[in-house]
Amino acid sequence: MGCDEKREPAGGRLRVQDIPALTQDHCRMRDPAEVERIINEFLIGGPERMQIVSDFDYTITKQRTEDGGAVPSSFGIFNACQSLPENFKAETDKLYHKYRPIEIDPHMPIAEKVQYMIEWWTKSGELTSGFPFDQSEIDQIASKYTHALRDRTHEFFADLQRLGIPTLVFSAGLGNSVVSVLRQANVLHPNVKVVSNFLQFRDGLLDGFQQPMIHTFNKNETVLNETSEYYDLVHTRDHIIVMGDSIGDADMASGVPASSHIIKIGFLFDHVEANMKKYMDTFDIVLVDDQTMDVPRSLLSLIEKQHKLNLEAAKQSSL
Ligand SMILES: C[n+]1cn([C@@H]2O[C@H](COP(=O)(O)OP(=O)(O)O)[C@@H](O)[C@H]2O)c2nc(N)[nH]c(=O)c21
Ligand SMILES: [Mg+2]
Repeated sequence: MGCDEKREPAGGRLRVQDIPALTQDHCRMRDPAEVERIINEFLIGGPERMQIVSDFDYTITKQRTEDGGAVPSSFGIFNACQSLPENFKAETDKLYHKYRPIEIDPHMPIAEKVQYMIEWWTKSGELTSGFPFDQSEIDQIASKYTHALRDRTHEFFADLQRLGIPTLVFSAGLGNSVVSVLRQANVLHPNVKVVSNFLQFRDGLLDGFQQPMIHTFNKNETVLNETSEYYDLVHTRDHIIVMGDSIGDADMASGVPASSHIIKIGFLFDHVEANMKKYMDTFDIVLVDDQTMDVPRSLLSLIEKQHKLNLEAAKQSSL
C-alpha cells in the first residue's frame, strides 16, 4: 500500500466525501479509505485498465419494481414458456426444493456443495431435453421485462460502450433469457459478453445446456477458457468493478491476478438488518434498496472526467 498512497491523479487526489453518490445514506462502506484509495487508482489507470463483472438476476434487473410486479429470474422466464412439457414445471420445482436449501446452507463446506450443484444443473439439463422449442418464446416473455432493468441501465451500458470498457455479465441461470432481455433493452453492445448456460439443440430438439456448466460456485473468471479472446482481454485489465446482489457474486472476479484493484458493489434488499453484517464484510460498497445504476455510473463518470483532463494535458504539453 505504501507506494500506492503517494500516487495521485493529475489534478489531485479525490476524497470519498467529495463524491455525492457515495455519501448518500443508503450507501454504506466498511472501509471508506480503502474505497478512496482504489478509486484514485482507477482514475490514474483510466478506462483502458477497467473491466466490469456483473451478475444478471436482481443486479441488472431490479430487486423491487415501482408497481410491485415480480421480476422473473432467467430460469423463471424459460419456465413461463407455453410449449414446455406438462411435467416440466413440477419436476424442476422438485429439484429446486431439494437443492436450493443445500445451495444456501450456511454450514455445508463449498467443496461438498459443488457436487450437489453439478447434480442439480445436470438434472435440470436432462429435463430440458427431448422436445422442440423456439427461442421466440423466450423473446416474447423477455420483452415484457425490459422495463425491469435498474433505472439508468441504458445510460450505464452506453457509458461502458463509449469508454470501451469490457463488461462481463455472469449468470448461473439461463443465458438465452439473459441475452434476450439485454438485446431487447438495447444494451447488448459489442463490449458486453454474457457467460451463462445456453440451450443446446440436437436434431431439432432441445438437448440440455451447452458446456461449460456455470453453477453458483464456478460463476467466476476461472471458468473463462484460457484460449478465449475474452480471457486475454480481461487479464490485461486489472481495475475491476464487481456488481452483485448475492454474497457469492463478490467472488466473480476470482481468477484475475492478485495485484488487481477491485471494488465490489453489493445491492442489498432482502432482510436488510439480518444480512447487513455479511454484506458489509463481503462488499466494499453496500447499496440498500437502491434500484438504480447511479453509483457505478458515478464511478465511471469520475474516470471519464479524469481521462479527458489527462488527454487535454497531453495535448497541451505536445504543443
Ligand atoms: C439449476 N437451477 C439453478 N437454479 C437457481 O438459479 C440461480 C441462478 O444463479 P445466478 O446466476 O447466480 O442468479 P441469481 O442472481 O438469481 O443468484 C441459482 O442460484 C439457483 O438457485 C434454478 N432455478 C430454476 N428455476 N430452475 C433450475 O433448473 C435452476
Ligand atoms: Mg443475482
